[in-house]
Amino acid sequence: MLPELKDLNTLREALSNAPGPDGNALQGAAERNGQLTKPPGALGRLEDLAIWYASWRGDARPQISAPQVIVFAGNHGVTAQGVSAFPPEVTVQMVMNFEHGGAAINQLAKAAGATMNVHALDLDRPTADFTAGPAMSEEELLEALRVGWTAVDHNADLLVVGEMGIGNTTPAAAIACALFGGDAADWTGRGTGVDDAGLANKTRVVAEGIALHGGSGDGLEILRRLGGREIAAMAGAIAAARALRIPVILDGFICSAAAACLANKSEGALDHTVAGHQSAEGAHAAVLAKLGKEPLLSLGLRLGEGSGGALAINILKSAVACHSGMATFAEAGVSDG
Ligand SMILES: O=C(O)c1ccc[n+]([C@@H]2O[C@H](COP(=O)([O-])O)[C@@H](O)[C@H]2O)c1
Ligand SMILES: Cc1cc2nc[nH]c2cc1C
Repeated sequence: MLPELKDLNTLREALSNAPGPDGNALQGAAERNGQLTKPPGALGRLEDLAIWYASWRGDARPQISAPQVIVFAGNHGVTAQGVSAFPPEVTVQMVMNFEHGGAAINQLAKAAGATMNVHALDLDRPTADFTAGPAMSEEELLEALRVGWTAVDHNADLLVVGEMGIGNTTPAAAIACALFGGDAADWTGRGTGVDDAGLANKTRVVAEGIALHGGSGDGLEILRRLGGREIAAMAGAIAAARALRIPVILDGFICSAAAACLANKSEGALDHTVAGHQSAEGAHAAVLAKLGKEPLLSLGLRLGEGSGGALAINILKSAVACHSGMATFAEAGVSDG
């Protein structure tokens, strides 16, 4: 069902030929929503969410029974510039923690009834420092995109993509700055918790990256020059989900930057996604505003790993449970006013 990602053009074509929502399912779900035993609009955004989900699944009365969480991990040459409060060894150590079930995302995926897969991308071969040259070659970008493209379970009915990568709020900030403009300081935040001097250094690093690579309007080229393997893998998975009509819940700042690289590839390229939450990372709200996404949750999380996305699975499941499980006014014998 999915083409093999032979080259970047295959991805570009898949994105421009991507399927849209199913108009019949959308109409059927909207009609059903209007007949359910509640005052019109009383379930607020849950109603829109259920109708959106139904339209992407092509089913006016859908279920969510197979959510998948995928965590991608990558390492970053730019950590040599002292941009994180933690050392890069933590990336591989956290991958072990994911595999042993000890991380926050293991608990959150389990609580949401989701399966969880972890993909570590060449952790012993960090990307190049983007202040000196492109982070990845075209072949490296393609390999990372492919990991995400092939990681999506075709039988999943909901996808959350998350990441682990010490230093990756720096490439995410650089991507946002290259895509959306403004100053490096507008997009740079504290990540794992750098102090004021660390934030100033990180802002300088992002500015240097933009000075060297900025100006390209192509999201995939920005991803290659300024991104990272786990960021590219998330983009690959989000694109695959679109082709498979699997709705996606976005996670935090880094995940949103990955998605943003696809946003200008075709009209409505991210219409199959919702923002799971607004992270505490300074510029996440601005990225979501640029993407036109209203976050479902805002709990002060700044963890990554797919944590905010996994939490939001519960919201979407609840929305769909109401939509598909509630009685209509006629069925329940309730006067519809
Ligand atoms: O998801 C977010 O919004 C988020 C915000 C801040 C930090 N993180 C996580 O922290 C790591 C990156 O932070 P840093 O300071 O090393 O760039 C990486 O593993 C992310 O998963 C994630
Ligand atoms: C311990 C730790 C766990 C993480 N999970 C995602 N990013 C992280 C960064 C650190 C430092």
